[in-house]
Amino acid sequence: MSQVLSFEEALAVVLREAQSLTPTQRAEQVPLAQARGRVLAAPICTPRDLPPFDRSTRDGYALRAADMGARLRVVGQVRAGESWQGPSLAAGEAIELMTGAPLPAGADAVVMLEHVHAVDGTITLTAGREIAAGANVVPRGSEAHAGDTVLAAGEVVDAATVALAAGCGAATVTVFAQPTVAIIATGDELVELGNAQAPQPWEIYNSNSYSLAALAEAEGAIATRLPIARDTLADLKARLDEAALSDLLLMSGGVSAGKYDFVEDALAATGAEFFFVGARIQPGKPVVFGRRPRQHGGWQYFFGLPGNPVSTDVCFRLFVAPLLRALRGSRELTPCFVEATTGAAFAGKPELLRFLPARLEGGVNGVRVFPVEWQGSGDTAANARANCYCVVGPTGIGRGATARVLLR
Ligand SMILES: Nc1nc2c(c(=O)[nH]1)N[C@H]1C(S)=C(S)[C@@H](COP(=O)(O)OP(=O)(O)OC[C@H]3O[C@@H](n4cnc5c(N)ncnc54)[C@H](O)[C@@H]3O)O[C@H]1N2
Ligand code: MOO
Repeated sequence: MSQVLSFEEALAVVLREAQSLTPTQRAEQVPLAQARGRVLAAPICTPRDLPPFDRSTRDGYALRAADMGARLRVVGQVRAGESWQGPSLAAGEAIELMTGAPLPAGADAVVMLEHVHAVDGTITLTAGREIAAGANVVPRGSEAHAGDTVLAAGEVVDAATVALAAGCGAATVTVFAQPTVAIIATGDELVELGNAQAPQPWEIYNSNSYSLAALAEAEGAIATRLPIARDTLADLKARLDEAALSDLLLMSGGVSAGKYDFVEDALAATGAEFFFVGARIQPGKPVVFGRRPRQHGGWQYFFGLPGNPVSTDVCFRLFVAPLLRALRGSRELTPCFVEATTGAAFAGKPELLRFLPARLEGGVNGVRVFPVEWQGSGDTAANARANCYCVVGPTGIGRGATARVLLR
């Protein structure tokens, strides 16, 4: 099957392939401090209860809530990092304690120091205040019990998961190896950055290799930018050979209908199977997805991304990112869309689902999405002014309507 699909059909094909993948079965141990952005290959269990003791959440006094109507005698103090060594708290007693300190035996609540009158080693509750058993205390094991799995395999490590892993004492974690991505930009008009010679007026800097590497790295991959392939079958084949060992191959340019668009031919010559050769989207209509056999068995997935830089960007986010997430072992594959109210109208195009560069603006009282003026899918300046893509059907969207937005 190789055809032009709707967006939904094309995404379903990518997700089908992604879900059929076993992530790079390679796993490795890394120090927790280097794990951000990696995907857990093994679950993390907590070896002890969280919290490991009944923890005070306030600076104040530990007491028995039932006693609080009376004046209480302060019989000691506990700081965070200490544990009360005296006898169990008796009726009419209180113990001064700090945030993070363990609740002394016999106490069942903590009152904030701002909520008492402290006089001559005694405290009374401020008029109008009440205190219930359990107040300002997080009971031992209420967040997790010893032996519980607190983070499952497939979880992407972010700052919050780093905090949890560290809280469980995990100095190292087991993560999937990062997928490798080879990037080949094609086109006779392209020049590489950093050349001593200024480009001719009709030449274009190769920006797609750089944006694709940035996108792939943001998805946790190791990206390699191969040299530009010129618009000949021979050059393309040479580059394809260089890319053979990577987990994923990304090509940009050379996939539309032009006389020198040889990417599909070059891929076909390496035994490629095409899942689709276009999607009814704009930008990005000529996008290609398939796989080709590896020399020693198995397949290498590839995308042929349209050369226009905004098309490259959109197609990466819609189709490449889900596959890359599967390769890196993540369980959350699908692109994230949110809903927002349009601040202005967006124009549609017959038979196409558009992903138009847009700005999401707003705050706690709601967000609105505005179109970014652009000169079409080659307009990197407009794309850089955008912070999302607004999804626009063939008939367009009026102002004040609800639209779907692809976050980036
Ligand atoms: N007759 C038709 N013409 C075009 C069609 C079509 O269906 N029929 N589709 C158009 C659409 S949509 C797109 S998108 C482009 C895609 O074309 P290609 O993927 O073949 O890309 P190129 O022709 O090689 O380049 C298009 C454009 O992008 C610039 N480019 C290419 N590579 C890079 C790069 N690495 N960095 C920066 N800019 C790049 C290139 O110079 C061109 O301006 O085809 C339409 N045409
Ligand atoms: O992907 Mo093309 O216009 O849709 O640039």
